[in-house]
Amino acid sequence: MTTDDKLTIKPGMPLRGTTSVPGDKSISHRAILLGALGNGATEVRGWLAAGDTEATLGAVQALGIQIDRHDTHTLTVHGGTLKKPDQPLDFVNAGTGIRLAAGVMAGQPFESVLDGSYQLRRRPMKRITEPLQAMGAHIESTDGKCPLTIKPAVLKGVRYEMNVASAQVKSALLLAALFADGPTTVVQPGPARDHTERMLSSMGAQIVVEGNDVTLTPGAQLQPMNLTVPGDFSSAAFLIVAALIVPDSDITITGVNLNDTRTGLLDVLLEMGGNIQVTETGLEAGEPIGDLRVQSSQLRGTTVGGDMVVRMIDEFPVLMIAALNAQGETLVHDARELRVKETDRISVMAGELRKLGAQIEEREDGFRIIGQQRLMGAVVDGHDDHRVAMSLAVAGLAAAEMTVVTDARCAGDSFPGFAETLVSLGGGMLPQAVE
Ligand SMILES: O=C(O)C1=C[C@@H](OP(=O)(O)O)[C@@H](O)[C@H](O)C1
Ligand SMILES: C=C(OP(=O)(O)O)C(=O)O
Repeated sequence: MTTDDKLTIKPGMPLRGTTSVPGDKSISHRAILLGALGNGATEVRGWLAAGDTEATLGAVQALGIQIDRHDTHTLTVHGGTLKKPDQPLDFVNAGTGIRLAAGVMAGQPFESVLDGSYQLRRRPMKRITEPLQAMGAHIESTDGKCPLTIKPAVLKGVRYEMNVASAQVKSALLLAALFADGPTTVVQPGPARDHTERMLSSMGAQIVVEGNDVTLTPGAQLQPMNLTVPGDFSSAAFLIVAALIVPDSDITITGVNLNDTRTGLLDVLLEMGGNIQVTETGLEAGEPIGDLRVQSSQLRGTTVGGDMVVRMIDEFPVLMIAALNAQGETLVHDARELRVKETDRISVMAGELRKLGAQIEEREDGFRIIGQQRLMGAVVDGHDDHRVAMSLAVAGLAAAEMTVVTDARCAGDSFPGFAETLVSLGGGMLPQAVE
């Protein structure tokens, strides 16, 4: 491991000033995958150039789609007919990339193999293969894990009641539905992020949303998009919690996606007493965006469960840090999905935070934290999981001594420039360890 794999955090330095965050990861994956299906050139600005999204971009290029990179964040996707790839498509660590692509590949007239890293090979794929098979897809896998071999098949429209609230499952089915012989209705148990619906609708797809039911009727020719990707709320989340817990902080984050299906953490932090001012500034890529001013606050514990969970599914690792700094009890339930992300985020976070002296009660579907715990400094492991590495770094900002997060290069899977952004706000973060 080189020193680049480490983040060294000096605690207690207030965060002040104005910044933005990189483009939304979910929308950046979709801009490539959906752009590839459009009838012409999709123009994308503010694209997130990060580990996960670069993997999707590479896979779509391997399917014969021309993508012109004008600069790191600006590109043109020349949509059209997909071609049989010469080798397995490698989605590296990106669950979103592989699951959404599986929906597209199920409808193609050629065989493809979808694969990824050791981490992705551990994650459950039956949640997409079973409903896609119910549509008639021909998918082979071992024990419901990738690699997935997807063969040509005739797809039929179905009504599918999802048993897990997941935007990836919903999106895989809606994308396969584009190639089916009749309408498909996906019934969600809760309001999972709706970027696929918004983007397909902007491309002219026949898509109707009624409560938690989404129906896609195939047949419309998809038009190319022209979009600017808004800032990723899930990246802003680390800065928000950092500013709340480090005394004397006062930051503004501009141009953040405020889609209600993504901002559960905002509601929870406001409920916890966080001083956060939200100013909506308009629409970008069909999504509401705005600026967030965040000032240090004395937080109070809270309870999170039910429909709130899917609205903040990627933010629980950093919620743990807020909870450790809050007065009283924070209780999270209905969040067992955290156990099948890049890592088991309940157990990995609890284990690493214990190294910092934290007391956390792990529960099968969540956790319980009694707050206002002053953490000490320690060497902790990011476990090659970007949300874990960045959450541990935020914990270090409010600890009593220096913290080193190892295996932290993965921050670049979703938030390239994370350390530099914190440094630009005055946070005590060095991108490299002091040896
Ligand atoms: O559709 C998406 O872009 C995502 C959906 C979520 O996964 P699930 O669908 O598994 O909840 C989330 O955790 C992931 O980071 C991005
Ligand atoms: C779980 C995540 O992403 P994915 O499922 O795309 O790997 C995440 O970004 O936290």
